[in-house]
Amino acid sequence: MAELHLHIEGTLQPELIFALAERNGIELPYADLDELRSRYEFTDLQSFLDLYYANMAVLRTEQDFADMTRDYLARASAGGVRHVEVMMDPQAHVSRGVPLETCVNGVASALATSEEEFGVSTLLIAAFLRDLPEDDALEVLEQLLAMNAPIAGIGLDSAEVGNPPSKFVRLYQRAAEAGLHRIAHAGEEGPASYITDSLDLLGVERIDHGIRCMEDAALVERLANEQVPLTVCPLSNVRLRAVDTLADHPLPAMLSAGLNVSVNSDDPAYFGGYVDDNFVQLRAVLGLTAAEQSRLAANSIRSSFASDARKAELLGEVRAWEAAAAEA
Ligand SMILES: Nc1ncnc2[nH]cnc12
Ligand SMILES: [Zn+2]
Repeated sequence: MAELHLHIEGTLQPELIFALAERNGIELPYADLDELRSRYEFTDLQSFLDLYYANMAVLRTEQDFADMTRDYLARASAGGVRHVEVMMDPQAHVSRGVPLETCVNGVASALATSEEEFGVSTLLIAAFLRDLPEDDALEVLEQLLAMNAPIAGIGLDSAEVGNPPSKFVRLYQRAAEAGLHRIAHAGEEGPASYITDSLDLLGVERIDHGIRCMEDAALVERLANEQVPLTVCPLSNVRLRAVDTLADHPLPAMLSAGLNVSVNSDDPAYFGGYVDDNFVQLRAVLGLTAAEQSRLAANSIRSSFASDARKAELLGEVRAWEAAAAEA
């Protein structure tokens, strides 16, 4: 399976936060792990983002970014992930004085050895913060291009409501000119119209989340016809109160509607689980079947930006897994 919706800064585990704070001589506003963990009760996207950005203060050196990334790759590999498209938020680091090279090179150095070390192929996606001005994003994108950063694409994340896709038309035009893949968060907390506008105004190839498409039947029909990939994150949606409980999650309805959905972890250190944990809970709570699980895995591979050869290899593994599940 491939993981297509993963924020590397959202893999920063409480233990690593304390270890990096110690290594970098940073005083944390929490006395211990329990106090930090007690903050992981979110009421909406913004309440999570506040803690997510605050905790990034411990990331200072290339080594810090590399250690965080290696920890994620090891854990994802153990959970069955074979290809990952990692988003990072460069503006969240540059704005607090960390050089762009430091964060990009740190993450990229760990990604570069991932296939050999963990059997996980990787791509890096620079995500831009939609609550900041478009010019800020454009400036960072130009810097990434000038330094020949190893990025395969761009994304759009952070506070969605009030920061519509129409704000970032020039950014996405520039990324298209530069030959980059384009994805965007849409329809997580924001309305279904943000999904339509991400497709039509930004030319995105994939939508992150997209669950609110279910409020617009015509949009569902379009997404099904065009097989637009939607990277759904069930545990994230529960933790950020986009849905009330996992039992209420629209994933089964999305599958029934013929949508091209995959299952992803988003920010696994904050939302109670990695992609395999999402599947465990989907099986337990929603009765997700082995056939549905292999369809979701195949969708994730087909919707990735991996090479055709790598996709063929990974789809072969899904078919082998299906055959073994059918025998069991
Ligand atoms: N789920 C999410 N939505 C928007 N921005 C994010 N940044 C990290 N996780 C995010
Ligand atoms: Zn996300």
